[in-house]
Amino acid sequence: MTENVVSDVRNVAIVGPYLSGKTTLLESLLFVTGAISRKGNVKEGTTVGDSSAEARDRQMSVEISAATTEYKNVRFTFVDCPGSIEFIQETYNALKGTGAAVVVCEPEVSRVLTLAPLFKFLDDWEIPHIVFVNKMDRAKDSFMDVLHALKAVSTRPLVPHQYPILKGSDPVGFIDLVTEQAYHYHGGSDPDPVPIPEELKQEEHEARQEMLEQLANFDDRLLEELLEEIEPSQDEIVADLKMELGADLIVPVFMGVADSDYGVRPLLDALIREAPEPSTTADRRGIPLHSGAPLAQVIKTYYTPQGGKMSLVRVWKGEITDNMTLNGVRIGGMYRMKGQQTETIQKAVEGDIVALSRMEGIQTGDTLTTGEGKLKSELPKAEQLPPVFALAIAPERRSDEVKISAALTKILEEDPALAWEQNPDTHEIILWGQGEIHIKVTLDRLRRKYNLPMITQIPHVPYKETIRKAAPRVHGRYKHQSGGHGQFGDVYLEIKPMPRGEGYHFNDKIVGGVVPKQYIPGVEMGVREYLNQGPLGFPVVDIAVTLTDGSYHSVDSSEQSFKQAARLAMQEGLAQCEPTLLEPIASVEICAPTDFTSNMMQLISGRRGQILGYEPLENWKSWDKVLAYLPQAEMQDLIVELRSLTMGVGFFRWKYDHLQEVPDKLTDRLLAAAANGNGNSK
Ligand SMILES: Nc1nc2c(ncn2[C@@H]2O[C@H](COP(=O)(O)OP(=O)(O)OP(=O)(O)O)[C@@H](O)[C@H]2O)c(=O)[nH]1
Repeated sequence: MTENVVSDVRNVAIVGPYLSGKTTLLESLLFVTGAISRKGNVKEGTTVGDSSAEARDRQMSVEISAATTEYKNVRFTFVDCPGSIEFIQETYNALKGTGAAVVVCEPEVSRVLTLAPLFKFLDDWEIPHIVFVNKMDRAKDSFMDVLHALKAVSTRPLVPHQYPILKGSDPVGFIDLVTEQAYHYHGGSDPDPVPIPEELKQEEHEARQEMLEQLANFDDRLLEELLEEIEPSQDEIVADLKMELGADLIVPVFMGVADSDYGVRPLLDALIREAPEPSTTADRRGIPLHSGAPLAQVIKTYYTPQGGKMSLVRVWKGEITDNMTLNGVRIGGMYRMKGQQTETIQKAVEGDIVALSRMEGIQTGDTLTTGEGKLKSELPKAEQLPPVFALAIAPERRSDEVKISAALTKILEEDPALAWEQNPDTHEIILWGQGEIHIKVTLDRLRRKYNLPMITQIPHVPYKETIRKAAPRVHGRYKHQSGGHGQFGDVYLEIKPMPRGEGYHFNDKIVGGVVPKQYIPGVEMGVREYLNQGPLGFPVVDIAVTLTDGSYHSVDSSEQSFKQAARLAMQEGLAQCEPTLLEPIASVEICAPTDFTSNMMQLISGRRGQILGYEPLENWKSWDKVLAYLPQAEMQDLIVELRSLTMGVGFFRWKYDHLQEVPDKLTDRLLAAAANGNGNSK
């Protein structure tokens, strides 16, 4: 690559719903710009994006991949992002580092809703974006219908930039609404200029008016010209497009067929002409460009199959050279990426996205600068999504147990949307993520990269138990004679239920030393140990135990024998106290477009939930959130059903709230399920 002829830099995220054609568009962009000589294919697993084994197995992107190319003296780095909602954290992290995004979508009105979460993120973070309506060769709906459907899910106005020319239902070209020049597509070269077809003149005029009126909303001069029916100059229109896109005021809409390279060159030209320069983006993010040390931010961390660490960074300010020390870590090497291929470079400039190797201790989202000191203020990071799906994992080979923690730490560095914990009640290792495929991809990585095949199971629900009735005086006597001196402990306990959330209380009401002070800790220990696993098999909570009476033997008594006596008393006592099962209840907020609110209610009632109310979701256009209490036992596949009911866009947030008695009629079923591991091995 000839670095010195580059006059400008652009970095662009390619985002959009699942399977809309992002990886195919990247392949086409690399092909038409000459970065690759032959196009790969998603089905054959030969594309530059989706190069990991996990992505190829599934023919879907599971992490971002960056590729740098040059076109008309501009260096572009494209970041192909996953479309699946289960990998959306990757996309959000990448978007924080890119100057603009191309949103790839399909020309199908019924699927437009799947763009809502992405548009929301782009609008919240004010990231300039262009829509590319792909797969025009398979359009189910007209371009204008798709455009109007898109408007309903975007808070920013959508502005048509092109108008399609069809032959039957086949896209053969487009009309550029700025220049009013029509073109016929050519897969292998620039489109051919042709006259505007007579029958499209009226439609083209209307689409153009729509574009101009939207632009005029942010430009008084253009508004005046339109009112006075003065034809605005093309330069003026382009300047408006550039300014309004750069400030994320409008969303221009393009179209094409990525598979056939149709519409790809015009898209590149528009990115050069209209997408903001790196300095404009930095300026809008409040990064002072003309003073201070270089600044970069990590948008992704990878571990290569050989175990080397790579940090993909966006350079925000100044130049980064390969001999620098950033945040106290010396750069191990600097590279431009093309999928998994790397090209060593010595220098990266403002706007570049490059990989740095061996940046130990540096995490995704970190802001990097020269020198040893920590930065006063970090660049903002994308919010970490709360995990919504979990499996309990264990190594297939017991000898691998010691390796799990180190491997999971690395995997979490690569994928911050995961989390893991060792559950203190069930002792299981729980792997948390954004859905079933997300967890399965992680398990594949553990097996492939770390040679750690795992077995999985649905996590146990951390049930507890309590009592409904008191037992005022239960007796426990432990007397044992073996050889030398014997063992003797004798206690009377009062056992009482406590209100929910009180936990466990132990009281000592011994008078006159009938149980000597030094043995009382033994009694408490016996009670506590017993409560770890009550008559139903779970920890006992919300219970008060009082030591009221007892007796001792001057030779045979010991702390140990009082512990045994207390256990015996508890065993006998709890059986009389009507033990009952408690289940954890989560407070949940389930969010989805209002069209699905009644589905959300049914989902909750069908899972023994208690609906607390519903209200509009703050800052979301036409979305509701339903508030509810839901038993944790019913939440395992909640996200799976919620997504299937809401075209994949519904999400929920939850937190543990309280314990609640399980209805009698369900206890047997839950106890049987719990004994079975709450479900089946997966
Ligand atoms: N007919 C047609 N098919 C296309 C076009 N672009 C992509 N495809 C096909 O659509 C499917 C999905 O394409 P991808 O490029 O993998 O989609 P993606 O958006 O990268 O997928 P994810 O990243 O997993 O969300 C593949 O079978 C492509 O061959 C197009 O313009 N026309």
